[in-house]
Amino acid sequence: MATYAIGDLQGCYAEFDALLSRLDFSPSRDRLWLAGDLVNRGPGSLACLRRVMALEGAVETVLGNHDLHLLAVARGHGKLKRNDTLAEILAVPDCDALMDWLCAQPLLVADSARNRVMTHAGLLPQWSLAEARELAAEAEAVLGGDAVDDFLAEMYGNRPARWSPALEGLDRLRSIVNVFTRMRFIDADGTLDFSAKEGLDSAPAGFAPWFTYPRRHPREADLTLLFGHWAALEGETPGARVRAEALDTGCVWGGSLTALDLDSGERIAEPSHQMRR
Ligand SMILES: Nc1ncnc2c1ncn2[C@@H]1O[C@H](COP(=O)(O)OP(=O)(O)OP(=O)(O)OP(=O)(O)OC[C@H]2O[C@@H](n3cnc4c(N)ncnc43)[C@H](O)[C@@H]2O)[C@@H](O)[C@H]1O
Repeated sequence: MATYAIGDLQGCYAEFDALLSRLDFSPSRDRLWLAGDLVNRGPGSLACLRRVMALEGAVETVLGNHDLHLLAVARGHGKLKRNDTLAEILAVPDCDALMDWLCAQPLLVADSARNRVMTHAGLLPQWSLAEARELAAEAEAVLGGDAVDDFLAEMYGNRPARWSPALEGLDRLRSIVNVFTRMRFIDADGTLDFSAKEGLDSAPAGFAPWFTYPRRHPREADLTLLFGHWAALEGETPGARVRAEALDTGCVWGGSLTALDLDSGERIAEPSHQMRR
């Protein structure tokens, strides 16, 4: 049995299919962790969603910002943007069932025995793993419950940019979800920047990648943090002061789709079938 972690599919179905073939992936034998953003920007979002759903039992995925954007649009709380490739999903007769499945996906997946955790964007250095699990569960309960529309209607936004345990209501939920799905550069107090999304040289003054700050919880120093979201890192985590594995190698931008073998540490990459953008 092998367990692989793969970064953002973003509708790159042909590459996903080719990568699973190269891995000789068997759902009855192997396991898959997906770092979220199954959909958007690539040409095969619907196929990605259906394939992942069909692998249920062998796959664990977390929600990414593009998955949440799809949910919000599908439920009438957001609008498609110029480069979105989500229309095919919105048009299928079972769209509601697909969205119900998406709503039930977690923001955080952990393997306590092997001391590893996966979220789409990362883990705030100020949060202990126990706290992160509680906060993820708090937001997941809303996404999977009767108040999902109240949240999705107010989901978009960059404020509050800094998490505080004193936050309440929709601001609290937005802050939790923004950390789990949109974080890249933060300052020493854990304030998120939402303006820079390219390489490390795009860091605003006073901000650095979240994984370059030591964790406030020294007993969790051995924790491995798996994340996607940040294509410009090209799978690297320069200056990391935590054990971090960047999984998004920018397939949708013309890079590659990468599977990390969680036992051997080997990376297997399927080059993008699209031109580099
Ligand atoms: N609460 C909320 N508030 C607001 N919006 C919310 C939200 N929740 C969900 N959303 C949604 O989130 C989206 C915005 O997310 P953002 O994270 O703000 O922006 P993005 O450009 O869509 O980033 P993406 O997720 O595609 O990241 P990637 O690293 O691949 O790409 C980033 C950049 O890296 C570049 N890049 C890729 N590979 C590179 C490389 N090798 N070198 C340099 N740059 C590279 C690309 O060209 C690209 O410009 C919107 O759809 C929005 O609706």
